Amino acid sequence: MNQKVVLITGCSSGIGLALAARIAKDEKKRFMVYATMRNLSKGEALVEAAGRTLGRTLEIKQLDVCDEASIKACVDSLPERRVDILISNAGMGLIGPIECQSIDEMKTVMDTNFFGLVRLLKELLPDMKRRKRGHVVVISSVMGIQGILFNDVYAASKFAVEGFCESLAVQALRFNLNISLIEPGPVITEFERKVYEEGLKTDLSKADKVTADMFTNIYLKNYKQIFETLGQTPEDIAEHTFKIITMEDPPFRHQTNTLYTPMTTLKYADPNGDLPIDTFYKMVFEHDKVFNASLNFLKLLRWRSRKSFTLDKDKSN
Ligand SMILES: NC(=O)C1=CN([C@@H]2O[C@H](COP(=O)(O)OP(=O)(O)OC[C@H]3O[C@@H](n4cnc5c(N)ncnc54)[C@H](OP(=O)(O)O)[C@@H]3O)[C@@H](O)[C@H]2O)C=CC1
Ligand SMILES: CC1=C(/C=C/C(C)=C/C=C/C(C)=C/C=O)C(C)(C)CCC1
Repeated sequence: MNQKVVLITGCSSGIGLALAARIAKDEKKRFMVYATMRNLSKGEALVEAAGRTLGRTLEIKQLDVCDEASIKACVDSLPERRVDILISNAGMGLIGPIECQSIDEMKTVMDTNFFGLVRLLKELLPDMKRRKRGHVVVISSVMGIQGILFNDVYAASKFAVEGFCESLAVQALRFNLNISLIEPGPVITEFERKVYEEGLKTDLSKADKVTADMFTNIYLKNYKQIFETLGQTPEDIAEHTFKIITMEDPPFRHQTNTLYTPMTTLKYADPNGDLPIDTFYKMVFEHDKVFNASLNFLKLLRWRSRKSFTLDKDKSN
């Protein structure tokens, strides 16, 4: 059987975990998945999600995207070092005023989210070019095209990823290789919990009162609600990504959340760049009541659609 080899990073939780399980469970068994994580002792949840695919269409391997030697060792351990589809998913968030973040903290975000991808491609791209076969899929974010308040460094890391891939995509075409950026909006994973908890612990003493107040009473206060109303599940993102890897001619960019599209569209609608910035400003500072009412309305719609889904399921049982 001519199975495609898929290597995924960051599979201990969230999107990586859901993706690995989804691809390994392909009914037609078209893929052999190497699900990697930096710390193998965190593999229990993936073992459970993988079920009977473990040892068949899914294998777990160690890989730390910040460690070149661990990337090389992992790739060297694969049959013929072959990877047909690389899914670069490992990543981390960081929120808060930059005055309260150390340069080291910021470097860790860039090192993981941006240089992690660069390291993987330095190891895998030469082989893919030689074989003239390969698909590089990167879990970017809507923040790869549009910055969001208090996500300065995280958005910068995803912009870096997008600029890097956009530049590389032209060269890739010459070798028959594809690159695809998956751009989710908020997704309910460990990422959301970790970022929020770290955000709550931020030492705001280095920030002025207006900034500290904006972070605590606007950003953190609305954070949970944004994820509850707009948030997708990791399984949603896995399904979108699965479609992309099975396409004959995959797109370069793919946004997963239609509820978020109106915001990113503003970016493309105004070459001056003021439209999205003014809109975010008005939404946060001038129309906060409308903003909150819209979120509550979305929450109600979601609750109703979940309820009718449960009722439909009950009826069919
Ligand atoms: N959740 C969201 O709202 C969104 C997330 N994304 C992106 O999705 C991707 C996955 O995040 P998500 O599933 O949400 O979050 P999770 O925190 O659940 O997963 C992140 C994964 O990355 C791993 N990781 C972190 N650093 C490294 C490293 N140095 N080497 C290898 N693995 C590492 C983590 O491992 P460990 O358990 O060891 O820390 C974990 O497995 C990220 O790139 C993120 O930026 C994009 C849009 C929205
Ligand atoms: C909380 C909050 C906002 C939005 C936050 C969003 C949309 C976060 C998205 C996070 C993502 C996509 C992370 C991963 O890539 C607004 C609208 C600025 C208003 C102020 C409060």
